[in-house]
Amino acid sequence: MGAPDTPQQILDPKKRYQAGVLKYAQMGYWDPDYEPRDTDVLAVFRITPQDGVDPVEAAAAVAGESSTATWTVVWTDRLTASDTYRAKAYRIDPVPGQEGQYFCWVAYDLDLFEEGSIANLTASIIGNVFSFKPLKAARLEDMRLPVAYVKTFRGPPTGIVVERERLEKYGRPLLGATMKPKLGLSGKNYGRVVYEALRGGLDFTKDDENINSQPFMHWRDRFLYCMEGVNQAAAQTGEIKGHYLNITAGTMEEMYRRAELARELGSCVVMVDLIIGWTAIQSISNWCRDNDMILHMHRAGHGTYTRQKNHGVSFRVIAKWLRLAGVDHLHAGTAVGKLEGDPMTVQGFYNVCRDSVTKQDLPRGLFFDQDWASIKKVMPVASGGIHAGQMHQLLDLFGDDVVLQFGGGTIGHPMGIQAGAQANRVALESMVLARNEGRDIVNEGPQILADAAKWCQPLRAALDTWGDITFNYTSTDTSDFVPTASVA
Ligand SMILES: O=C(COP(=O)(O)O)[C@H](O)[C@H](O)COP(=O)(O)O
Ligand SMILES: [Mg+2]
Repeated sequence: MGAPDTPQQILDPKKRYQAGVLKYAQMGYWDPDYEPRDTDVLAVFRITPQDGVDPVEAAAAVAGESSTATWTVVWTDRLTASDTYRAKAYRIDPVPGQEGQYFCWVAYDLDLFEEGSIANLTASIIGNVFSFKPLKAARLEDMRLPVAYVKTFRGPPTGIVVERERLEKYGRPLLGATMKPKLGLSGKNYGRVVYEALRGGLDFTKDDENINSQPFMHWRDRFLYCMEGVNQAAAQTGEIKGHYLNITAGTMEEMYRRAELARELGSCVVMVDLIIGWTAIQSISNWCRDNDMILHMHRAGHGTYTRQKNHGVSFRVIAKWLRLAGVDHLHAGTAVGKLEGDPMTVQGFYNVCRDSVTKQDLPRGLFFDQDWASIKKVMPVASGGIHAGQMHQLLDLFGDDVVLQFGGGTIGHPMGIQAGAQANRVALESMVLARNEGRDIVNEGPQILADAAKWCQPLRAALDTWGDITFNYTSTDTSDFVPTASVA
């Protein structure tokens, strides 16, 4: 599509390489006849051209500025295989129901990217185009990474199957809790919260995104007291337990130092925040692979660029990059909790984490088939404002391969932290049993929980305290292809 006077690629070399300024489409960055090859990297951008800018020319500009182009003709193109290296915008569609917005598809030759480097991939794909003046806004909606490229990454160091084997936990979601308050506890008190939550029945506890090494609790204290809590709870329950020790720090050297102590103390898992950056993530992933450590990724900061639909990068793309970069756990949303997340959009993120081959699924925001080439699977983490009363919804939405994390929903329990953990464990096990017996947990869920609570006072108290708490706001990052209600 495009205006009838959309400029075409200039094929005569004399005209094409004459000094001066040409349209990006004239330079060859728009090719509606291009048929993407299996080895191409593909991207879909949502673009909002400035008023009066032809959408095709805008798409060509995105292809140009994310591959080889600059604003003017350069004769040095002729020293390269420029016809190959030039990315091609090959399709453009209006976004349903959003005037002035277009989806544009761009194909990139594999040779444009260094193997095994998310830093390099992102420097091209999101390097310049998001501040490009002819566009009011741009969002990277999805990518198809060819198998040839996927194979250059090592992926998750552990993966879902091996994680379950190490933990000896099968057939149900795992349960976790983020420590609260996030900041301020001393090491000893913090370790007590860890112990109580694990002793009460959780599989994991977790540092929060912003706890590193502050004056009230230096990192070594945190590690020592947390592992004391983990070991004590494991010994008393006979279950394998873990605490995600957040090793996020100011330098890579310091992160390695913290990771080494976590390993020496016998932790099975370490944690980093997304804000450490792609190169640091890939490095620590290699360390985890060498040290048999599960790598938990908290997506801290992502909302600054993933949430708004007209500008930024969709979280489904971030999830794809993180699976390649190599994380084992990834916060991927709850749909029912306190934080942003349209249910179908969130399910799309989960598919990216757990599929062997992700199928195109427009209602879930997935534009492409994606073959993961046997790269390991990432365990998604549902965390943020969830409680035991939502167990049926969580199990129905996400299935078994997920960590359900109740921070406030464990630690804020009126009968104490162990009781909070017990409530979650009993709610989970009753719901899994009911599902396995063939019951309709979506509709019967509240009754299943109420029945279980007859024999479990902590669950009764959890339902009484939080049963009616919902965060029923309209989602921002919703499907463009179906209207979806948010789940309360
Ligand atoms: O501290 C919490 C949740 O605490 P609580 O369980 O008390 O609400 C986490 O930082 C959020 O999971 C982040 O969000 P997301 O998982 O969406 O990245
Ligand atoms: Mg947090």
